[in-house]
Amino acid sequence: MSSVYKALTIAGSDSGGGAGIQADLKTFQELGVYGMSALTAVTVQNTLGVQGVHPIPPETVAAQIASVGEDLKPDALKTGMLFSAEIIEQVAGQVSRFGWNKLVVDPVMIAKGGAELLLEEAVQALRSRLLPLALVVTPNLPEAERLTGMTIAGAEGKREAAKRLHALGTAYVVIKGGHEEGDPERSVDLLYDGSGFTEFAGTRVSTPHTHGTGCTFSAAITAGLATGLEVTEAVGQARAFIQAALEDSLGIGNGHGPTNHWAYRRRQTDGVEL
Ligand SMILES: Nc1ncnc2c1ncn2[C@@H]1O[C@H](COP(=O)(O)OP(=O)(O)O)[C@@H](O)[C@H]1O
Ligand SMILES: Cc1ncc(COP(=O)(O)OP(=O)(O)O)c(N)n1
Repeated sequence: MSSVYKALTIAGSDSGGGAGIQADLKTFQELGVYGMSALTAVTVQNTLGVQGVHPIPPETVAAQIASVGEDLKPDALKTGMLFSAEIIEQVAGQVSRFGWNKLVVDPVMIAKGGAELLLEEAVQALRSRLLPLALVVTPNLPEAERLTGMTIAGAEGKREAAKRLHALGTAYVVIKGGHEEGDPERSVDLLYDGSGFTEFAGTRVSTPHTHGTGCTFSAAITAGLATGLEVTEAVGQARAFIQAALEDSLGIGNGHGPTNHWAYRRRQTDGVEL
């Protein structure tokens, strides 16, 4: 029998299914990885926005991670919405305890509609407790600004922010380009490995259906790492995955709909170049 690859997501639930745990598990599945989860919060959410946020007790978050770690042993893991410093503390404790080194941190802070998914006072815990344990961190532009305390302007600004994030202890930094207003044609994600930069560019898709892009992208990187890809390969695969998911979006809901998690595998099956 071939190897079974396993990945764990530590994140919040999105009842609408486009972001959070639901997006992560769908992405793992599509990339051939068995998915496991530790829930940090229940959000009441659809394509129109977030109507409620209900955090899980920090000890319950830790217990879920410990339960998975003691038995199923993930090959890679990611974090998404963590909500509070207390939850971050528990997550960091469990990651250290198990010695997991293929950790992807998606520093989720604010949902598209403006809902707070990370408390203001928890940003420092993310910087000091979790980023030093991460192999990869994947901030969007506002998150990178918040984590570095700098205003990011243009390509040079992205490079400087990536260097500052790397200095916090994360081996690979990916600054995502979805929020970049300067380039109407392309969305460019910048990878920094401590010595050099690699750009991953995709055609910018004009669509309102962008809900959960960050979750899906970081879950695809995690799945790639779980199957043994190097970080650069995993980011390249994730870029192709999110491009397909945006281009073939489902068009459901009355607001910002989800991306299409089937699109990448369907393109592979159809022999479309990715
Ligand atoms: N309109 C778009 N067209 C093409 N790629 C996009 C678009 N919006 C986001 N992406 C890609 O989706 C991923 C998530 O980016 P971003 O939207 O910046 O993150 P977040 O969802 O965390 O705000 C990145 O790979 C980014 O390049
Ligand atoms: C439960 C939950 N987790 C994370 C997010 C944010 O997801 P993201 O991929 O950044 O997408 P948008 O919210 O920006 O559409 C979320 N909304 N809910």
